[in-house]
Amino acid sequence: MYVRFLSKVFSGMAGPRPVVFSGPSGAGKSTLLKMLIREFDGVFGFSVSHTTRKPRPGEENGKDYHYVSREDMQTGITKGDFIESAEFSGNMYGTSKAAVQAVQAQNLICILDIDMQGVKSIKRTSLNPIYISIQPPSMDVLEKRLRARKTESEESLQKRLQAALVEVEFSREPNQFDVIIINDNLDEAYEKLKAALLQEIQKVKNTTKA
Ligand SMILES: Nc1nc2c(ncn2[C@@H]2O[C@H](COP(=O)(O)OP(=O)(O)O)[C@@H](O)[C@H]2O)c(=O)[nH]1
Ligand SMILES: Nc1ncnc2c1ncn2[C@@H]1O[C@H](COP(=O)(O)OP(=O)(O)O)[C@@H](O)[C@H]1O
Repeated sequence: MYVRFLSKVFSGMAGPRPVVFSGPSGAGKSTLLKMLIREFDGVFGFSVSHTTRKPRPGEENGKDYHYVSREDMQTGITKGDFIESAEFSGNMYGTSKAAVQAVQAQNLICILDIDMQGVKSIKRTSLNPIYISIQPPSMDVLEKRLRARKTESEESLQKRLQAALVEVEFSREPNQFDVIIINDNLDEAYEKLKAALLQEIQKVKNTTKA
């Protein structure tokens, strides 16, 4: 009885392991994580980052990102509101403590979509996530997808392609990621992603049932 109580307290405190998605801009992280959140409603929750970049058409403040000024972001960082933050392609991005806590308070699997600097920072914390790298089948395909997305200026696109080279290199370093998924065919990539997360998904489902 006491053991059961303790294990409940412990599991309540620890909660399910978060999942980090990383990889080049345009690799398909948002597409895949949105599919997961849609299919497994009540299992996953998205850590809404802060960013100084402008919202794209269709993006919602507070849902895709918290859109803030550089000044407000700096103030938050100085105050210690962020678990990690980074400069990417001329804009600031960061994961606030509140963003992760909001998801974990609901006992959901917290999904973080962060660049490689974020991955390195998170590795120095006690978050203990599963690290998943989403990679494009080639740089050519990546460029085509980014262009087809029509969200970037030529300058921003070039910056992202430059950063992508480094992101690809990073994913090839041994032991940086638990799982590497090449997003060639979307449905196949999604199946691989689900298979990699099946155990964690089951844990959350079991806890919810209890
Ligand atoms: N370190 C860090 N990177 C982030 C965060 N939020 C988003 N990013 C990364 O910033 C990069 C640019 O994101 P975004 O402007 O949404 O462009 P997209 O990836 O091309 O859709 C991506 O690599 C994201 O993973 C964050 O809170 N921290
Ligand atoms: N497997 C795929 N095949 C073709 N297009 C894809 C595939 N995966 C994603 N896309 C498209 O590529 C673009 C980049 O994907 P996105 O999810 O925005 O990437 P990221 O979040 O990693 O920057 C989007 O327009 C998306 O619809």
